[in-house]
Amino acid sequence: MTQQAFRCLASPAAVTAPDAADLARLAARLALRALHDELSLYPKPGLVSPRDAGSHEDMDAGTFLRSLFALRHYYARIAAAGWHDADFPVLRDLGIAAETRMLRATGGVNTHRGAIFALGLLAAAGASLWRRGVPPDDAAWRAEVPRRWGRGLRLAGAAAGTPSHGMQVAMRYRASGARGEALAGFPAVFDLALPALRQARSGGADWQATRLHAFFTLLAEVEDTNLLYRGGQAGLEWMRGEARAFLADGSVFSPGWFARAQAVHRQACARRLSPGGSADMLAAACFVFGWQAHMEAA
Ligand SMILES: CC(C)(COP(=O)(O)OP(=O)(O)OC[C@H]1O[C@@H](n2cnc3c(N)ncnc32)[C@H](O[C@H]2O[C@H](COP(=O)(O)OP(=O)(O)OP(=O)(O)O)[C@@H](O)[C@H]2O)[C@@H]1O)[C@@H](O)C(=O)NCCC(=O)NCCS
Ligand SMILES: Nc1ncnc2[nH]cnc12
Repeated sequence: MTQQAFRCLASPAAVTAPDAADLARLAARLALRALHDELSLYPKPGLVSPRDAGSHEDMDAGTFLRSLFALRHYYARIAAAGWHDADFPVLRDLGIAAETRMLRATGGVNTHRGAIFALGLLAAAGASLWRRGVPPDDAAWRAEVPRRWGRGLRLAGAAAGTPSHGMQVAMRYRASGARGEALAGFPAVFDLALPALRQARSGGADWQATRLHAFFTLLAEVEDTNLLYRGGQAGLEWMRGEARAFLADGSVFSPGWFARAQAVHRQACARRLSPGGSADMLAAACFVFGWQAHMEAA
């Protein structure tokens, strides 16, 4: 989208309900597409895809599709809240309600908690930028979540009741997990996955290879609390080592990449490892990538 179009959207006359509704619908469509881009990618080490259930016994691609369907209104709502400059408790309550709908749709299985959190915050931030006429480039977007909702995120801290897997891992390994990622302005999205998506795209890779390159780039670096919870530090380091070796061997730009990625997937399944946090970061990067491409084309 051109600077001129942004200035027009930023003018008081342009800040009308139909614009907010259009943006909310767009955010929801792009978020669901991004979640589908993540789910449909194969091979992803240890993760669920339409081909198999990876390291999981309690869910498959059908579970994820039901979860996706249950989240269809959530991303529109949280984008609209971001447009209207909602405070952190409003976003948090929308996220908690979405978690409840997800768990109802999946029979109690946690498919998308991390994605509800990360893509929800990014959708709210993108909508806020749009309303103010700020082009949604990486620098503006990554600054928006900590700037607007950082205090709420820091104060949200630990909830009462049984500590989540993320909290258990935070205590044991000092890993900052999903909340730390948001507070730092999503470095996994903006420093790792997005540059990798762009590199693969400009190198002529198709969409499957592009996502796979971005996913292994994430696996090589992200401190994924799901890997720590199931596999400890050794599990996290094993996954990072495999991903780094895959990238050093030429990633998707050298022949045989599919078989090499599939071999890592099979080994991750044998170890029962599942990098769910990295999967969420891939979906978040696909979401930003899709949004920016949409704005470029508009
Ligand atoms: C802030 C919350 C997201 C709470 O997070 P908390 O730190 O308490 O930890 P978890 O409840 O464990 O959830 C965090 C999920 O975030 C993903 N994640 C992990 N590492 C990272 C990372 N480095 N960066 C970003 N994101 C990360 C990950 O999500 C995926 O895993 C989920 C499955 O997890 P789990 O059930 O533990 O795994 P299983 O394999 O099923 O368990 P076992 O079989 O091993 O027993 C899956 O959903 C993926 O999405 C982490 O799990 C949050 O809960 C919160 O505050 N929510 C409020 C509402 C909200 O979202 N608001 C929106 C805007 S404010
Ligand atoms: N495809 C996937 N498989 C398992 N856990 C996940 N968490 C997010 N996406 C996932």
